[in-house]
Formats: sequence, structure tokens, C-alpha cells
Amino acid sequence: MIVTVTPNPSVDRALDVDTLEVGEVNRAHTTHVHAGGKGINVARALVRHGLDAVAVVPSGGPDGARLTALMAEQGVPAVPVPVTGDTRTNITLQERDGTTTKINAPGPRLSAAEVDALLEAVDAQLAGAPRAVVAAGSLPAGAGDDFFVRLADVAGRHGVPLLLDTSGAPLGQAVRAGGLALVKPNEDELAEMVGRDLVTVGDVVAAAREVIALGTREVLVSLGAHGALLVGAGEPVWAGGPALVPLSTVGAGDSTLAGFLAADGTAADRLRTAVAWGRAAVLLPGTEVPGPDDVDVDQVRVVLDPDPHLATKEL
Ligand SMILES: Nc1ncnc2c1ncn2[C@@H]1O[C@H](COP(=O)(O)OP(=O)(O)OP(=O)(O)O)[C@@H](O)[C@H]1O
Ligand SMILES: O=P(O)(O)OC[C@@]1(O)O[C@H](CO)[C@@H](O)[C@@H]1O
Repeated sequence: MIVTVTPNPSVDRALDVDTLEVGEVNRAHTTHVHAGGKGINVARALVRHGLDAVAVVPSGGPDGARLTALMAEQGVPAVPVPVTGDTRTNITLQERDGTTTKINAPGPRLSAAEVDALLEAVDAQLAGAPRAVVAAGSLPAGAGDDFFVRLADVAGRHGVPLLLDTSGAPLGQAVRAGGLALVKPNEDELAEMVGRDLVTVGDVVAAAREVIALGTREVLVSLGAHGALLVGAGEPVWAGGPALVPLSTVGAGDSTLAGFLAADGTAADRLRTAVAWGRAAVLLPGTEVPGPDDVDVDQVRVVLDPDPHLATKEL
């Protein structure tokens, strides 16, 4: 069982347009609606592969009800924590050439009592001794930048590994507090965390090692079209595949993390599966997550200890 926590979930609405004309009336030809938010997407991808997952989410107003209904439709077990504010809707504008424009709403402000209730709901799930807990996405106002530090305390008390995918100050605080099993920044998020540009593989590996030195076991850095790097105690590993034209990149990082959790074996095996799931996600519309038939592990190439001088854009 994997428990996921999404402090700021969303109903994801994707509108497909041929070409987006900024400042004009654009007419979409298709819309896709999915239960969204990073932790929910991880749970959805795991469930589509027949694995056990449960998603803990604050839920409020009509869109909160819609969110939990969408999860139920997809057979994703949810633990909704009632909140007074309205759950947000996030918009994706998807162009035919693969260009993705996303507008994420701020989401409702949570009261201190609602934040405590969310942490208590996670605490109750962790009492069942799941294999891991994944916390992912941005924080709503009111949660406090130390929310993931508090969550790490809860996970630590239960001895459950915590995997974190977030950004900005909440990521920085959690990394500095230590005790994380894994963080999954993309290249920009890692660069922001260490406060410098990352150009080469060596730059990314050095930044990941700084994170590890602060008390995180592994760093999975997703590099968009250029695959992903896994840095842990051993030698770094890169995985990626042939170029493809994305249908929607939304949630690709979440499917990557789900694939990583689903896989067994060496670091290379787990990274290969993670990248295969991420690649499969970008070939699906909106925030659709891949199932077993979508994933092609054989297309993914793995390189142990990649050349540190290579620019990540050349991978
Ligand atoms: N354009 C692309 N072509 C091929 N693979 C891609 C592309 N974009 C993403 N991927 C795959 O998906 C993985 C995750 O992508 P990315 O690094 O963009 O994650 P992210 O920024 O966390 O995304 P999100 O926040 O939308 O989930 C990559 O490691 C890669 O395997
Ligand atoms: O605003 P956040 O929490 O950073 O990101 C939310 C979000 O963009 O992330 C998911 C894709 O990873 C989407 O389902 C969702 O709309």
C-alpha cells in the first residue's frame, strides 16, 4: 500500500486547441476532466497498474465533491478531509504541436484546524504500515511552509519512508530538516533549491549530492524531454528514450514517481521503469495516467555514471 498526500488538489480541465492565440477568443475542440494534483496522480497511476494506493486530500465545495467523484470513478480510494474553502480547478491549454500552457488556481486557504485534520488523517493511514507515503504538489495558503517538515515527523514516527515532490520554500525547509527517503525535483526546482544554474550532468549530480548531504537518501531529477537522473549512495544513473511528440506533459513527473515506486530491483531498473511511465504519460491527453499497455520499458536506455561534462540538454 502507498499513501499519497495532496495538500492542494484540483479538478484538472484540459482544453485542446489547434494553436493558442493569446488575446483572442480560442475555441477548443475537446475537453478532458481529471482528478488532479500531484499526489492524486501518483495514486491514480499506481491503481491503473493494479497496485494499492490511497489518496489523502482536503476537499471542499462542489469541486471538492467533483474531485472525489472522479477518483471514485477511477477506482482510486480517497480519504477526503472536509474543508470550508472550495477545491480549485486548474486549466491546461493544449496545442496540437505539444505546447502546453497551464494556469493553476491558488486553491482554498486552510485554517490551522484543517491543516491539523489533514495531518491527523495521514497519521491514521500510516498506522496501517504502508510501504511508503508520497507527499506532492504545492501548498495552499494557511498550510505553512513547514507543512512537509511536520509530515516528515508523522512519517518518521511510523517508520514509513516519505517521498516528496514539491518546490520552493516548502521543499527547501523539508530538505534542510532531513529524514526524507527521496525528493523528485525537476531541473528548475533543483536549481532553485541550490541557488545556481545547472547546465551539465555534473552540475545536477553535485546539486543532488548537496541535498543528500542534508539527510535525503535519493534524489530523482526529472529532465523533461531529456529523461531523468537518479542520484543516491552509489554511482548516478541516467535514463531516457527517443524523442517523441507529447500530447500532454501534465502529470508526467507524477507518473515517473509512480513508476519508480512500482518497480523493484537495482537503481537502474527502478529508473528505467520510472522514465518509461513518464514517457507513457506524455503520450496521453490531459492528466490521464498510463496503464500497463501504455508503458514501453524496452524503449528506455540506461547509462550508469553518465559523462559529467555533458549538458543535460544533450542527453
Ligand atoms: N517532451 C518530453 N518528451 C519525452 N519525455 C518526456 C517529455 N516531457 C516529460 N517527459 C518524461 O516525463 C518525465 C517527467 O517530466 P518532467 O521533468 O517535465 O516532470 P515535472 O516537471 O515534474 O512534470 P509535472 O509537474 O507536470 O508532473 C521525464 O523524466 C521524461 O521521462
Ligand atoms: O499547483 P501544483 O500543486 O504545483 O500542481 C498542480 C498540478 O499542476 O500538478 C499536476 C501535474 O503534475 C496537475 O494534476 C495539477 O493541476
